[in-house]
Amino acid sequence: MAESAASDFLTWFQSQKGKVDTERVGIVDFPGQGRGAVALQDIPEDYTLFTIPRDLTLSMRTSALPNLMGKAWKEHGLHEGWAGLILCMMWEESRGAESRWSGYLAALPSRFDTPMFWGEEDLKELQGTAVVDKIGRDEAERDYHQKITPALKSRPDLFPGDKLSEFFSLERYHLMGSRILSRSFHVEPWKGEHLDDQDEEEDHDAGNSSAMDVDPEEGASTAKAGPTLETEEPGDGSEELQIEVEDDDEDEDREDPADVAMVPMADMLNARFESENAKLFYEERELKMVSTKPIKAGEQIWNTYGDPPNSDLLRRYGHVDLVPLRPPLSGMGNPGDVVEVRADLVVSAVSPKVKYDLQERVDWWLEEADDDVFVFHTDCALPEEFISFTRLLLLPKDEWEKTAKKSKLPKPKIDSDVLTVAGQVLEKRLSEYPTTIEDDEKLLAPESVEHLPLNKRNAVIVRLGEKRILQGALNDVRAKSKVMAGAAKKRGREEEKAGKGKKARR
Ligand SMILES: C[S@@+](CC[C@H](N)C(=O)[O-])C[C@H]1O[C@@H](n2cnc3c(N)ncnc32)[C@H](O)[C@@H]1O
Repeated sequence: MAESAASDFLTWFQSQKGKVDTERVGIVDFPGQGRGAVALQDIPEDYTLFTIPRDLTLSMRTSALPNLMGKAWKEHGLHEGWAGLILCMMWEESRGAESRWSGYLAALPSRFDTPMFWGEEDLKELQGTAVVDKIGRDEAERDYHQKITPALKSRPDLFPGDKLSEFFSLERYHLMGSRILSRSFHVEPWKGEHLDDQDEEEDHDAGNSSAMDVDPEEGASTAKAGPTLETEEPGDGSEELQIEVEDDDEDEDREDPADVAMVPMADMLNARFESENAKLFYEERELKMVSTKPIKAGEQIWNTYGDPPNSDLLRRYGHVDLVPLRPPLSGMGNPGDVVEVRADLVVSAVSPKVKYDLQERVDWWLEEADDDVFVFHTDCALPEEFISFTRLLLLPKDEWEKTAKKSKLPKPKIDSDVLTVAGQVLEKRLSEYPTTIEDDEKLLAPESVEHLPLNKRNAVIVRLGEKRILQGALNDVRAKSKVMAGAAKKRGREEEKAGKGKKARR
């Protein structure tokens, strides 16, 4: 962003009673990261960098639109999901300078590098990763046609015909959705008690923002950074056996869409794996960005987005993290990476080895454990649930019957049969990517990476991160199999020897 645009934004922010310590905090461009906040002087820990009045956050609670629409808001289903907040943002933007948030909306990005906006060719590069099925473009379009279009038609006084194509198009809908996905915070209403003397203290502090230190332990709560509502994540269907999970808890877990808020200024902070040095805290009347560590002059002020894997970073934010990996992995990548392995791959690997029907065990597992996908991490260990599920499928009939009666999942104990299945599953999973680890490493080598277009580079980083975990797990499985086979041989030899010895003595 040009310097003047950053200063226009800051001028707007301060005009709306946002407070920022401009002596210590600057907004600048970081190459490859867009804007971000920088420490202009050394900043101590627990220092308030800026403060946002609650009513300056933009949400379904603060925009006037839901009230203006009255009962129709719910009738159009705008109280559920993100459609309502997106409509608020489109409507606020359509009001131009009349909207309190015009200076904020004008400063938001208008293009994204997220796969939501990629063409077919780029999306192919993500084959095998967890990204493609989770983009949620179709679900968003369904909401647009089912909720937004009828709402627009029902109130031409609020959404005049001559503004529809400029401010309320499907394209603007996707853009606002992406702004929410990459910049919103979870901000609950204040539940603490209101104290009179706290009121006084706040009034006193209000004139001297740079002196406002905050103790996060006292009465303040953290606001969760980053995207708050997931796009619908479709369940996976197996090829042979149908594995469908009924997500009973989904409704209970789903957050109140009114808690999803755009928070001007707080969303100017970038994030990098385990680099957080500032955090947003909320109080009764305002949100505060507070340093959580001392920050040296010239350093970037980082928030956290929760250190998600690169697949999620790319999908939600349009970038990936590259920091040194930890053993057993090496090189650069995202230590928060994960790879998903569908349970149906385990079923397919076990199926030819056994004579019994696996479906009842699968159904029982889904009832008891509710996992149709196993998540492997960068420690490359077999997840306990994966081991337990594999053992369940391999149990002899009588043991399976006992297990089912006791309603107890098999203990996650590794044996050679589990390792054999795990090896086959990991090989199969690796083959779902169209390229090998070596192919990807060549593409990312210093001499070739600069010729890669950004989307392709990011896709290669995501899929390589996943493959490294699978390969690491496969190496571990093979090493363990070898040790177990060696130990079994040794045991066999010893038993044989002992047997012969006994015979000789006889
Ligand atoms: C909450 S906003 C942060 C402010 C943003 N950079 C801007 O210019 O408005 C999140 C966006 O910042 C960018 N971003 C944040 N952290 C980044 C990083 N470590 N590397 C590259 N881009 C990053 C991504 O484009 C992401 O969607």
